[in-house]
This record gives sequence, structure tokens and C-alpha cells, in this order.
Amino acid sequence: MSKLTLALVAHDHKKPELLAWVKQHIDVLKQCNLVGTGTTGGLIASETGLEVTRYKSGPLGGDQQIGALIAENKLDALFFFWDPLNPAPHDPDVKALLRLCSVWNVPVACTPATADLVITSPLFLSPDYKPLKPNF
Ligand SMILES: O=C(CO)COP(=O)(O)O
Repeated sequence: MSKLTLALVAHDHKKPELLAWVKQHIDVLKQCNLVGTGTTGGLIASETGLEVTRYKSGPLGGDQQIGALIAENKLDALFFFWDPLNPAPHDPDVKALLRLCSVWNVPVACTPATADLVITSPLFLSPDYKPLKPNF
């Protein structure tokens, strides 16, 4: 069975929440290929020992690199704890990344509660479950 590829991304004020969530679900996450934006990926790798492929930091293009994975059908889910209370200089990139999840029907969780529900779904690791992909 091929491993799922998951992206982990958090804005600065949300990084502690994402780190706590990763630690809580480490047994499932260990079974997946993990990618992340630069700072988030580095933090998760150093704090948990998980292997994380790191792209550029979000403001420097990391969100767009993850968006490219989605457009190439190489990402199975995005866990993106974005910050609703602080403006980001790269807000258009954030919006573009979330938009591509909708375009390509990629599961995206933006809060710990949603992320809990996604990762504990019986469908999550099921080899029989493949989300429908649009037929462009
Ligand atoms: O800005 C981000 C997502 O929009 C995250 O980038 P970092 O992981 O490099 O902080």
C-alpha cells in the first residue's frame, strides 16, 4: 500500500497548536510521507523526530510549492492552521492554496477540531478510499 502524502503548515501564532496536534496523532503521522513549509516543517522535525520534507517558508513561496503538489495530484491532505487574527504578507498565496484544495477535492483541515476528525476517520488510512477527482 502506498503511503499517504500529507502537508503540515501553520502560521506563527498557530505553530504551538499544530505541534501539539502532531504529537497527539504521531502514530498515524508516522505512517505517512510528510511535507511542510520551511519553518513549520523544521519545527515539527526537530520537536518530534518525524521526517518532514521542507519547502520554502510560506512568505517565500512555500504555500505555492504545496499548491503545485496539489495540481500534480501528489498530495492527499492538507493540515493548515492559518491565523484568522493576524494579516499575512502573503495572504494571496494562502488563499490560492486553500482554493486549490477545493478545485482538486483535497481534504483540508484548518483547525485542530477538524484535523482530529479527518485523521481519525476510518476512511483516512483506508486503501479503498480515494476522493473523487474532477475530470478537467
Ligand atoms: O506562512 C506559512 C503558510 O502560509 C508558513 O510558513 P512557515 O512554515 O515557513 O512559517
